[in-house]
Amino acid sequence: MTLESLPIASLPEMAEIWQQTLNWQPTDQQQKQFQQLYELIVEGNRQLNLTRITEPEEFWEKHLWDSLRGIAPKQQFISSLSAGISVIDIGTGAGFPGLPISIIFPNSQITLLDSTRKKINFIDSILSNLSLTNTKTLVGRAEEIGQENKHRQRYDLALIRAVGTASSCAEYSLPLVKQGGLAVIYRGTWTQEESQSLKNAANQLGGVIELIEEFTTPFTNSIRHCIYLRKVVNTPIQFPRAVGIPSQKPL
Ligand SMILES: C[S@@+](CC[C@H](N)C(=O)[O-])C[C@H]1O[C@@H](n2cnc3c(N)ncnc32)[C@H](O)[C@@H]1O
Repeated sequence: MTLESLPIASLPEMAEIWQQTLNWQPTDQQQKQFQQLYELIVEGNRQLNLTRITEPEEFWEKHLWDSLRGIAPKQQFISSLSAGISVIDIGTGAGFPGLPISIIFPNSQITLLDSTRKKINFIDSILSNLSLTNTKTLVGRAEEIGQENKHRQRYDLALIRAVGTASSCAEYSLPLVKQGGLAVIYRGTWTQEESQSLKNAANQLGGVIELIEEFTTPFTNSIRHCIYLRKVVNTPIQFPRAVGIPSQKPL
């Protein structure tokens, strides 16, 4: 059996972990889509250097589980995602956390944004292979997209994983979120100092830290954090700043 034909998503122990950790189980159709997504990513990785996570268990834990775990503590968001809201995944790379969310929430409108055209071209092929009609892609820099009328303050939920410091992630994400909406920053480790600088950054961007959640991953017991920023007032027009400034001079 080749690696990519391993039915990782449908093993019985995976179903148990979904149930225990997220109180939820994928349908057969969603499991099939997870499996297909895995195969397509392993295949795509042969030509494009998309992700270093290609071993089946690692893929399941770090891409599938981790992507969905980020939205789990927000019950009200799960309900609204099920009913249908607008979501943007900023710096989606090979499609995480956005793609697993597209699969689980067909009623929500998902936008996958990345500055690298080759990654977005690859995601476009995944979307057509998986028939994910609720999802579209966008090539661009978050600093520029956040200043476009079409996108600024238009999303109920913004997700951002592994795109920079917490303060730059706040500057990329909060301008895109509607008042009352939420930005979720996915992180590995987290420190008190980061909380302080993120609090200052969020405050300038019209957001507040609503929750910082620490959890461990189910296979490797790695520590993860998700930071939930609520957008409370409109973001001042000077944010996001010009391309490169949020990362070079974090708020
Ligand atoms: C380390 S990868 C993370 C990919 C994915 N979110 C994940 O966690 O697997 C960072 C991605 O963010 C994109 N990126 C970095 N800065 C960006 C920006 N300012 N605007 C849009 N995309 C950006 C890069 O092209 C890259 O694909």
